[in-house]
Amino acid sequence: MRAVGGRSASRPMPKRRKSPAVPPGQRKLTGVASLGASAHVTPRAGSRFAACPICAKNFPRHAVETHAGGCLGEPSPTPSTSAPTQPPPSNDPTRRPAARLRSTSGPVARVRIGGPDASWMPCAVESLREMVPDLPFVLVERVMPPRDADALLEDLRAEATTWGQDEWWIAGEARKAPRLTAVYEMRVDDARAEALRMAGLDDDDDDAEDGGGSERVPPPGMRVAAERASAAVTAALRSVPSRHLPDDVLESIGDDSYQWAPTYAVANFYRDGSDRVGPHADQLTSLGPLPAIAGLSLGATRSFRLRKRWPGRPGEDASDRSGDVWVDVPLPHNSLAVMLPPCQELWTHEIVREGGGGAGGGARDGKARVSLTFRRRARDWVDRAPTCECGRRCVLKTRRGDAPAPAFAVNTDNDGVMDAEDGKTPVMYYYTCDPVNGGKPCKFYKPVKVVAL
Ligand SMILES: O=C(O)CCC(=O)C(=O)O
Ligand SMILES: [Fe+2]
Repeated sequence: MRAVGGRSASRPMPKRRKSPAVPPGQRKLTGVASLGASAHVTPRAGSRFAACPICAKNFPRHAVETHAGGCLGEPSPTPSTSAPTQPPPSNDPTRRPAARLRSTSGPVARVRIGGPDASWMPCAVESLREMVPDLPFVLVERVMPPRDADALLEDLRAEATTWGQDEWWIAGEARKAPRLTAVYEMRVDDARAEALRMAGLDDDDDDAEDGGGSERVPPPGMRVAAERASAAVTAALRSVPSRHLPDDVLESIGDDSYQWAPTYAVANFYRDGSDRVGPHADQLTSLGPLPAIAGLSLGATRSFRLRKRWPGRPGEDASDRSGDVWVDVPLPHNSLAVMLPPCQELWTHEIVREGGGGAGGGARDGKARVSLTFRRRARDWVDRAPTCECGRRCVLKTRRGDAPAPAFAVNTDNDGVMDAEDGKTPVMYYYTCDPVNGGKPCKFYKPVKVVAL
């Protein structure tokens, strides 16, 4: 990762070149060869028609989603000895996504490109990165042996009765999180874990972070889950462009023996469909920049929504929503949602409230869901966090690097100014005071660096 600016490197921001490619209100899907080079899935503002992402024909906007769902539901042609009633399979690339969608047996995601007036387009989960080429996300289904996943759900549901409800300071008020949370330490070996569990103790060699409180000793099934997460993340990281990899991964990923391994897990218990987590990017205090995070889902299927954090440019017309990208992915029981770098920097994620839209829904084990988000502590970043004015450990966050500093930040210039290379987004890392369960934060603000991602 290359730092390209920072507090001491304030320079005037060059005027951004306007991209001439697509008329306002339309979004060209570059890299989506299967849709054809000129396929636009969002109609011009005011246009009554939109193209189906599957067959590429135009339909009235209100009908395109229903139609695309029908394209999706077409049965796959079965081999037959009688004369074919269907035309032979086409080599036309615009037909390829339909084939992928028809052949999928897994969950169906949906994508919306453009503002709220744009249509949601159904998409097989395995084809998401064709629809949204820069999506830093992978879903792995049936990640654990089924019985192990079921047993782990049982164990964690029993433990979840003792998990805490964190309190955050939001918009000037203390608010209880609408879910229960705990942190599990993954570095303890099985023997020590067993001894601690027998004694009813938590691990005291802890950093008490991210969910607050002390770190718990994982039940045995969590070890299997962590191994599966390790394998999935290691494989997925090999597909990430090197400029999006953190320094430690970049140095070692060339070795065949490289293994990403989680050091802790943040567990969430969603008691029913109204429990949720709103749009956020995870704090980076313990993870450092450009982390991978792998979330195992157990129990009810819930909808995971990814949104581009900064679809427009600072100072540009806020009503132009053509750059909005929303992706809803149903997370079934025993699936692993891998957020790859730079997901925390450039996207938000959330668990959508049931009844609040979203792809998927459906219930298993009532509406209760447990997630285990496996993470890797970056030691050098853990040690770097400064203390704020009220004496607490600061948290590391990101913001758009070419936008003004946050309103609460005092005594600062617009220190995010930098040269943004074409097609990249400047991202500022900064420390601030944002305690969990700690009451009102102070106004501490300390920029760390700006990078172009
Ligand atoms: O429950 C999930 O899958 C997501 C949880 C999450 O975003 C978090 O713990 O930061
Ligand atoms: Fe999160």
